[in-house]
Amino acid sequence: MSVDESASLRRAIPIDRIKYDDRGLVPAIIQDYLDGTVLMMAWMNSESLAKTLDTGETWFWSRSRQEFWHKGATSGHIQHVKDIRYDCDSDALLISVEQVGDIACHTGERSCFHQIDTNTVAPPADTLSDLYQTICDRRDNPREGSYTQSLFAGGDNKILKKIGEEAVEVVMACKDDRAPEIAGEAADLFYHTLVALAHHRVSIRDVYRELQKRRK
Ligand SMILES: N=c1c2ncn([C@@H]3O[C@H](COP(=O)(O)OP(=O)(O)OP(=O)(O)O)[C@@H](O)[C@H]3O)c2ncn1[C@@H]1O[C@H](COP(=O)(O)O)[C@@H](O)[C@H]1O
Repeated sequence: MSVDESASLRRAIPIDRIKYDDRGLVPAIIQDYLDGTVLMMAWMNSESLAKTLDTGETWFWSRSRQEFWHKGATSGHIQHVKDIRYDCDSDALLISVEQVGDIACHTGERSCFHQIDTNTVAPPADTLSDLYQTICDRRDNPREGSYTQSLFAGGDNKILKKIGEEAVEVVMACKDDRAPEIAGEAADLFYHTLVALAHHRVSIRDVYRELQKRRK
């Protein structure tokens, strides 16, 4: 990480303002910077937070081993810090990272969080990422009666025709300034665009990455 980037992280988080508990620790929630998936939670003390700010990689404090823990040092799954925030009473941190290898949990999963009823580790992601996953699943495991599956079966001819139609419907709804219809037509356009991405094996994360690059 460059000196400028480190300085900017340090500006974002006034280290002496953070409130540590009686063990000198503060919880840090680690989130994927592209789709907001909550990857893990771990503890930091003031020194590990300082190391995180200096290196741009996450450093925690291991309560069981009573030592610093540089995430990914042994596995290679380093977390590069993109953004760091603290909550309104300064006793919790929210850190957005780019996770190398997309594995945050020591069990080899993307996220450490399990769903209560199914015990699956499929992490909650944002609505578009979630829909994209469902669409890819229909592509890879075709299902009777699935509209998505019928689009894949029709290939580019069918998918691209629908994108054209939905785009025109967005335009018409906007021209008429009909707010609920604009939302509905935009949802149709997003959905069909996701089908095109899945058909061409372009990940929605690549689209998010592109948008992130353009942020000013
Ligand atoms: N989000 C969507 C979604 N948005 C829009 N559409 C479909 O896109 C079509 C929109 O086309 P039009 O507006 O032209 O309406 P239409 O005249 O009925 O369309 P056509 O039959 O002429 O193609 C409709 O058939 C909608 O049902 C969607 N179909 C499915 N999903 C999601 O995709 C996932 C998989 O769905 P299945 O493939 O049905 O299992 C599920 O999570 C669904 O919620």
